[in-house]
Amino acid sequence: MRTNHVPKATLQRYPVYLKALRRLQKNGIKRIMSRELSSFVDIEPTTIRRDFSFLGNLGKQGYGYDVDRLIDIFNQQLGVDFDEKLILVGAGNLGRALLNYNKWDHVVGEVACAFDVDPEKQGSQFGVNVWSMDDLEEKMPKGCRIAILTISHDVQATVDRLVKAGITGIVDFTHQHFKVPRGVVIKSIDVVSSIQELVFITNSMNEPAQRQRD
Ligand SMILES: NC(=O)c1ccc[n+]([C@@H]2O[C@H](COP(=O)([O-])OP(=O)(O)OC[C@H]3O[C@@H](n4cnc5c(N)ncnc54)[C@H](O)[C@@H]3O)[C@@H](O)[C@H]2O)c1
Repeated sequence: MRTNHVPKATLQRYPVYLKALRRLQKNGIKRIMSRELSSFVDIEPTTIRRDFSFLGNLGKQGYGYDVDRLIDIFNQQLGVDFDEKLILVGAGNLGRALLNYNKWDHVVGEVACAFDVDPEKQGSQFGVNVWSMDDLEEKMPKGCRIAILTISHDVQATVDRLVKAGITGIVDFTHQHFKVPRGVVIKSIDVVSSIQELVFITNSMNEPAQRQRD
């Protein structure tokens, strides 16, 4: 596919189709008509057919689209790896909430297993194995690159160990400052700073009205 010939709006819809197709595949659906897919993605069947036509001659009249084949093509064209095996470190309140959610498998992979220092947290949590930190290097899935960090203690030492074990991307929930070597990327998620940001934006939006009242 030469993406420079595909309309931008079509390119933006491809991940939407892919997500729906992955779900259908998980439910054992082998083929689908554009009008059936339409009800999953809320996009007109004619638009779907036109969008898919950029990928080649994929559908057959009266048969529809082969779900596995479409997914393969989307995977190739979009360069997305849906089999990314993530790990989660720290199966406390926040960590368990994320394990319970574990629905990233339709889009970015899944949490393959988790780790915690506390024996009480180890075992199966929402269908995901939580191992002792002692077993980190042994139990980490092969080729695992991304860790979700929801721990409360020894953050720097834990990060150092994760990096040594091959982690190159960290989704960090800890609020704590830590360092990583070049080539390792941190994506921090912090509800507190999001709220602060919202308060700031909301205040500045209301400022003229406030001034008028003063
Ligand atoms: N980003 C946010 O918006 C946000 C919101 C709430 C909490 N937090 C932070 O997330 C973290 C987890 O919060 P929580 O409420 O789930 O805490 P929690 O105490 O319930 O859970 C922490 C878990 O991590 C484990 N743990 C601690 N240190 C560890 C280590 N070095 N290695 C492995 N396991 C370890 C503990 O045994 C525990 O099970 C904290 O750092 C908290 O400050 C962030």
